[in-house]
Amino acid sequence: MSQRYPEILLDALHNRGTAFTTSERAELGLAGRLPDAVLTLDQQAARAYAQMRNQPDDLARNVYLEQLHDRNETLYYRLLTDHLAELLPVVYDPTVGEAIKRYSHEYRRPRGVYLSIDRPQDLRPALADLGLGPDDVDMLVVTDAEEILGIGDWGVNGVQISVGKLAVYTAAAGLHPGRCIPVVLDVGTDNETLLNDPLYLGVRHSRTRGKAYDDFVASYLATASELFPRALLHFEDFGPGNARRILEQYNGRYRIFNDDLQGTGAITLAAAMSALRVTGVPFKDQRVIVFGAGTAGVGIADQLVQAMVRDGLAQDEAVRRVWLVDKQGLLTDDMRDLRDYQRTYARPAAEARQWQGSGAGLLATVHQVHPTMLIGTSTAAGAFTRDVVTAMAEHVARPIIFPLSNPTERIEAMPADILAWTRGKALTASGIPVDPVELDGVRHVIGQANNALLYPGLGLGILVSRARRVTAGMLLAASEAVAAQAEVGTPGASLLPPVTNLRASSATVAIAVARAAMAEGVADASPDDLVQAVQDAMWQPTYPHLNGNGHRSTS
Ligand SMILES: NC(=O)C1=CN([C@@H]2O[C@H](COP(=O)(O)OP(=O)(O)OC[C@H]3O[C@@H](n4cnc5c(N)ncnc54)[C@H](O)[C@@H]3O)[C@@H](O)[C@H]2O)C=CC1
Ligand SMILES: CC(=O)C(=O)O
Ligand SMILES: [Mg+2]
Repeated sequence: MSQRYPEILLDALHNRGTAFTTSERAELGLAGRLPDAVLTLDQQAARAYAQMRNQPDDLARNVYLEQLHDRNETLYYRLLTDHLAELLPVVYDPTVGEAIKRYSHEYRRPRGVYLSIDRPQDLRPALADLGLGPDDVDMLVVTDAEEILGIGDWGVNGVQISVGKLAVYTAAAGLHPGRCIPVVLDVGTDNETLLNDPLYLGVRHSRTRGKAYDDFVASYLATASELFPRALLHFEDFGPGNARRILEQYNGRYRIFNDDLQGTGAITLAAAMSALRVTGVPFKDQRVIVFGAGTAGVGIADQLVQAMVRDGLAQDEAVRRVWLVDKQGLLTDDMRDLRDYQRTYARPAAEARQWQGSGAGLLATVHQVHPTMLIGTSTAAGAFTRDVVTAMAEHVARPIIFPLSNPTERIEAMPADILAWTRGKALTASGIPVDPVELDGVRHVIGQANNALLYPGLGLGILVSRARRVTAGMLLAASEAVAAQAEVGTPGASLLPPVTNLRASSATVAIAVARAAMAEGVADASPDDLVQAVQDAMWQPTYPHLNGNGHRSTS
């Protein structure tokens, strides 16, 4: 123990600061190291909340909360769980985008594991020397930061997306913070601003690609799953070329989950299920335009196609009900620059030629297709213009419009505008949190179609069932469980459950996911009382009794 500053006060997982009791202080050698008063967790939380509120803006609040995170995790999570709807946008989307841009400048201390492509020999010791055994880890969130939210390549700064995603796992689904590891694969960056910034903290060269990159990812997967065989390997914000390729290559071998592809697909399917309960039009009769055919967009298209197939369509009939529009316009089969995963959905070139030539834009496609659903995963702010939205509303009574791009500066249209342009007819949900919209006497509550409303419960379900794989059936169970919690009976009702209720919602999702894992034979645990098992697995931000050595008697 350092005599100048006792170790326990530096150990955020165990530190209680002014809440250490007089006898604990004596036992731990803290006499004289803390002011005299002994506060309760409630009192500490009230003080920290007031300090947080006094910060001038959300970025400063984020920095304040991260410092608290580094000082006292119990108090940090107490604040987050008590004020989930208020603080999720501060520690996560959209403010986390700003925090990532500023990371190298606001840096205070390390959090997580930084794996440098220039030192592949360090990968194993970096994970092995954490002092965690094979049964001690439930979750690793890893990013290579090539496509952070919709703000692009942020190199090592992207570690904060792994930190933010894990904060949501703990706050929203009770994953134990000591059993979760944020990781960044620092493979370089193509962001010139970072490369020219003297304070940039990452590997200072362009992004490594090809075999060296692939070997690094393979080494990460093999090492992480060997050292922590129970952990879910969550992938976040990889670039479109790598995200799907890695998932497809390793899905059968490791317990791996791509949040942008699978999580976003599943939460959007949940929002769509709720919307169809309002319109009464089944999936097999939908016509879907996905604007922005990258990781998230095609992940969503895949989920919607599967829903149409479950509704009775053949696979190719379902695929023909989806139109992908990207930078080139409508994706058609004569285009040479399509990615593999886009090619499945490419329309016959002849179809678009009849309209206005290859690469018809979004508006032209809307005019021709008369879509029932329009999904935005493009990062193109404002792309759902009044013309686009009103053109869609001309042909369908209740257009379903989901502008899902994050953060706020990237959203395709604000829900308030979509509702105003369609005179309240649109059924909408957005990736960012937005306030309810009052229109013609109806209060429209906007559901947050962000994977954060689904992946925490999915992760908890995987943990409780010890599922070896993440299957399509488990993702579907998660979507259905989320959708079932939205009460869409009244005009203007949200298509998704509220963030205020996210902890309960995550528990419900976890039960559904665990049941699906058991039914599919991929679960290594089958608790008799699943409801209780899920409750027991959820960590609570409290100070448990300490044993004589200053350690928690329960964890
Ligand atoms: N709401 C949610 O839960 C989620 C939202 N997203 C958001 O979706 C957006 C895309 O994310 P990813 O799919 O991971 O990125 P990505 O880079 O894989 O895909 C983006 C796609 O949009 C296309 N695009 C870019 N500019 C365009 C334009 N002006 N017009 C048409 N297409 C354009 C790109 O060519 C690319 O195909 C981001 O803003 C991200 O925050 C992503 C995951 C989850
Ligand atoms: C929400 C999320 O995962 C994204 O925007 O990338
Ligand atoms: Mg993401």
